[in-house]
Amino acid sequence: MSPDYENHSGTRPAAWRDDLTGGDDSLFAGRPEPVNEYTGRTLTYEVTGRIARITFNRPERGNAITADTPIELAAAVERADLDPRVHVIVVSGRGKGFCGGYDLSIFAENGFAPAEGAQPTAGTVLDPVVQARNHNPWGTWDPMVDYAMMSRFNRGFASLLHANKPTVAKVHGFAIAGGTDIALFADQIVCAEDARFGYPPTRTWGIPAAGMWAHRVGDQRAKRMLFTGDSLSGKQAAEWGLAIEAPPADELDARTEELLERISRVPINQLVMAKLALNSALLNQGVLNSGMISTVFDGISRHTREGYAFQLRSATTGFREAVRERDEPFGDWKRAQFEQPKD
Ligand SMILES: C/C=C/C(=O)SCCNC(=O)CCNC(=O)[C@H](O)C(C)(C)COP(=O)(O)OP(=O)(O)OC[C@H]1O[C@@H](n2cnc3c(N)ncnc32)[C@H](O)[C@@H]1OP(=O)(O)O
Repeated sequence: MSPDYENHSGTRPAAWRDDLTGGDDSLFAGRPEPVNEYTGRTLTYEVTGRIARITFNRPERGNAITADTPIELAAAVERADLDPRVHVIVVSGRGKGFCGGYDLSIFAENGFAPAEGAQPTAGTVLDPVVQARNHNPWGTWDPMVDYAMMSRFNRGFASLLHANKPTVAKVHGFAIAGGTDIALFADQIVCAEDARFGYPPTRTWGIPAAGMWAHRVGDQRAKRMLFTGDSLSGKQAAEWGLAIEAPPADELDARTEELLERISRVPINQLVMAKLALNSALLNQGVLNSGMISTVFDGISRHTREGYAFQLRSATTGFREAVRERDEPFGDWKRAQFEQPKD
């Protein structure tokens, strides 16, 4: 009998389940039913053919990250991972760019730093998600609360790495700060040549999921980025190996589709095994350990003098002014530094 490739790459005959379960379907309980599309608070989800498409959907805020983002991203990735039709998952952003990082307007408007004169509540550890949802992210002035919050965010973003199926980030416009945390957890980044990647918050506070930076571009280049907060153009990102390719912006959609289509021709079992084999190399390099340390420092960095000053500035003048003050001394802050003329 010739092998049934369709069954290996898609739906399986009922007999397959019966062999394993003796017909007891409850063993598969909890597996979400495949859906074709839905709209969340921060993203949309759509399956077309063998491709699951997750699209950040807060264009008016540069797709900036809220407390819902990691939860919704992880849920969408899991849904795609468990959908037998899907071979590959692509994440992108609507509007001007991929993602501008954590939503500074929420923190500015709701007081990321403690209000002046407020006292820490010793020993109170609030659920970080509840804090973020209530827009009361500081709760108690405790770096470990911030660590717990950041590690929850990063675990959500790392769903792109941990998914069994290949994940692709399509980056146009900008992937800044937390936006790079998301993109770098994808197995492949395809970006527009004029896209911009960077982690400017390291100039005052905030530490990225650094393990993925070191893995993608090597420690020396990663340090170059994080010591300065400078940003890379998409073209440079591809030259450094951060992105797999960087076509002109008007070809980004077509080139990404071509890659997705080629990946999705491969049987799902092959894709999963290839990814797990390569992930094991990556995990042996310790990317998750450095991710963990990064989130500890990220929590602490909010409590340094400079971290506190940025947040206070943000809360008093609005985040745009705080960002401008942070970035202006480093040159034309709306351009990738590697493309700026040398003095
Ligand atoms: C550990 C910490 C991690 C973090 O992630 S902290 C957050 C760090 N992020 C930043 O510092 C980025 C701040 N934003 C910018 O520098 C710029 O924006 C961009 C370079 C991302 C994009 O510049 P451009 O292409 O000129 O677009 P635009 O018109 O500035 O952005 C579109 C709209 O998106 C809003 N936006 C962008 N990023 C954020 C953000 N992080 N939080 C809240 N809103 C954001 C903008 O303000 C604007 O909206 P409007 O037209 O109403 O001003």
